Amino acid sequence: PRTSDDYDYSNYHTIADIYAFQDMLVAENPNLVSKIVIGQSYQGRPLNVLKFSTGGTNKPGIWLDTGIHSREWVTQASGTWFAKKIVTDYGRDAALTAILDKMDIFLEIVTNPDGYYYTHTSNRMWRKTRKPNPGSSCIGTDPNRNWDAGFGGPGASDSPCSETYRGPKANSESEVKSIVDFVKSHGNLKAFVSIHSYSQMLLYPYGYTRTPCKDESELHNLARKAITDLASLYGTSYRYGSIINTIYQASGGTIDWTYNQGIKYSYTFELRDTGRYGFILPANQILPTAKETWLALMAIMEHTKDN
Ligand SMILES: O=C(NO)N[C@@H](Cc1ccccc1)C(=O)O
Ligand SMILES: [Zn+2]
Repeated sequence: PRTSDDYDYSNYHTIADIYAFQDMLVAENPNLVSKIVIGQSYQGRPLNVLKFSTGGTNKPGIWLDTGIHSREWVTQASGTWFAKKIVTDYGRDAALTAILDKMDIFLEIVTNPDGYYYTHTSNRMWRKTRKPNPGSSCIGTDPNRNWDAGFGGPGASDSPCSETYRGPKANSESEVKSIVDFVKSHGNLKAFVSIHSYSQMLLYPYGYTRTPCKDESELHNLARKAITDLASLYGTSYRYGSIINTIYQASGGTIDWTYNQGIKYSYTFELRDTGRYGFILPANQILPTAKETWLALMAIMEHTKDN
């Protein structure tokens, strides 16, 4: 595609296509979009983050990531659509314009590039990173168990051959450590949303403990509002609640760490579907999924802006 207008948002794309899209979007919107490389993957691929900003210095920020689990293809596809939606709506939609006038948005679309490349070339069902594990023939660490939040506790595996292998130590994966370093250096993130598929859930901390997080009631009420907005488009129904109560116990998870860093509005989405297609969601559901999810994200971003 010559421009981001004729990029095919209703299909799944290679990592090369998505990286080219990112550069196109920056080139077309130099006053709103920039690309930050926060690090590189194990195999040396750049970890690209799109920054959407109307200027200023160190404004409060909102972080969105998709594709940390590489096989969850509807999330990277939705992230690509979110990027285009932001540049399209700024200056046209009052709510989005108000958000960007006050806050910056950071969007990492291909959060696990080595894994994503591997799902295209070798194994469509690959989830983890692609870093080898010394002493094992099994490759990769689960990037949603590698964070320093209840690390190594129940809800992760210490076997390199497990899909939920936590890694040799917290932040052992560069794909995780790069975000940790970005969060710490930015220091002013107010919301952190990590997007997965599938199950149709909106989850908040904690996954590693049954102890309710201190903001549980606010996060629960905001989740209810977000999934109500989501359902208003096509009637898609979501469950919501804390990770441990709603899905299962999981240690070393992304948003447990970001919440403990003080980022109150920390959420994980599990997008469509509920298991009929699972990770292999037909491409004709990309746009409906992206559009309904955007309504929930807008609810979270608006609440963040106003609180
Ligand atoms: O893989 C998926 N979803 O895609 N399931 C998530 C569930 C989850 C969500 C948030 C925190 C911890 C755990 C997982 O990593 O097991
Ligand atoms: Zn996942």
